[in-house]
Amino acid sequence: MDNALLIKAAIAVGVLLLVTVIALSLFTKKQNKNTVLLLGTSDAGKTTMYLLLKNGQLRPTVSSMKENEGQVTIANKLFELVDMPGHDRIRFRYADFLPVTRSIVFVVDSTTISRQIRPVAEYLYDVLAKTIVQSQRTPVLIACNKSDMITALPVEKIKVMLETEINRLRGTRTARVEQQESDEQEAFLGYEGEDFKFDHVDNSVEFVSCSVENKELDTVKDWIVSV
Ligand SMILES: Nc1nc2c(ncn2[C@@H]2O[C@H](COP(=O)(O)OP(=O)(O)OP(=O)(O)O)[C@@H](O)[C@H]2O)c(=O)[nH]1
Ligand SMILES: [Mg+2]
Repeated sequence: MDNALLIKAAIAVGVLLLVTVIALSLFTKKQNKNTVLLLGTSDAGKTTMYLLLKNGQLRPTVSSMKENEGQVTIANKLFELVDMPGHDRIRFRYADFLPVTRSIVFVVDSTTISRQIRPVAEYLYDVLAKTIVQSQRTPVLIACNKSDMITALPVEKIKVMLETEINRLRGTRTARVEQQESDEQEAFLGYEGEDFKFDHVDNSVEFVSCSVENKELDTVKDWIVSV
């Protein structure tokens, strides 16, 4: 065998080893990150959802002042579930969990979203614009809850409303960041010069409807195990 051939073979083996190491490290990283964050404004139904996923039962709740953390098994897979209070003075603490977060379920009350669009969009904006959420490509599910109520808006409508509101917020937030040189790690959302669309962000953002009250959570469970 001549030298040239030997060198080519050595390079091929080297490349193969490198690819294997990278693939393995990515795989283990994904395995280690098994925290699912339940976020959303107050009264969306996060704690009720948390308790249903954890115990399979519906329980009365009061507005949370502290996060709930526990293990849940969905489709034979174990997840660390964290239910963050929606209270606006506590909810920012969700950022502490982002390094170990596998996915985010952002719960929305489909019956009050018209009235609540500003605070809901602000919170969602905050989550999506976090540089760590973007760099880790954390998948986000918008769970449009309380679909059992006749006043619940359809998912497509909620999606458009949120896009429109985030688009509006983006203008003012960009101006604010430029003025204050904010130390918050915030990335620009979507494409500059184009109206905001969820399709424009790098991580996947999906929408489903669900009803914790009716124990209709398959859309949420399926998503959690699929990402
Ligand atoms: N109709 C209906 N009511 C629901 C549903 N899910 C939750 N609720 C009710 O919504 C209210 C608020 O639920 P919680 O789970 O406490 O809300 P939360 O998101 O944890 O609120 P905070 O802890 O304040 O952030 C409760 O009265 C629940 O019974 C649902 O699917 N349908
Ligand atoms: Mg709660």
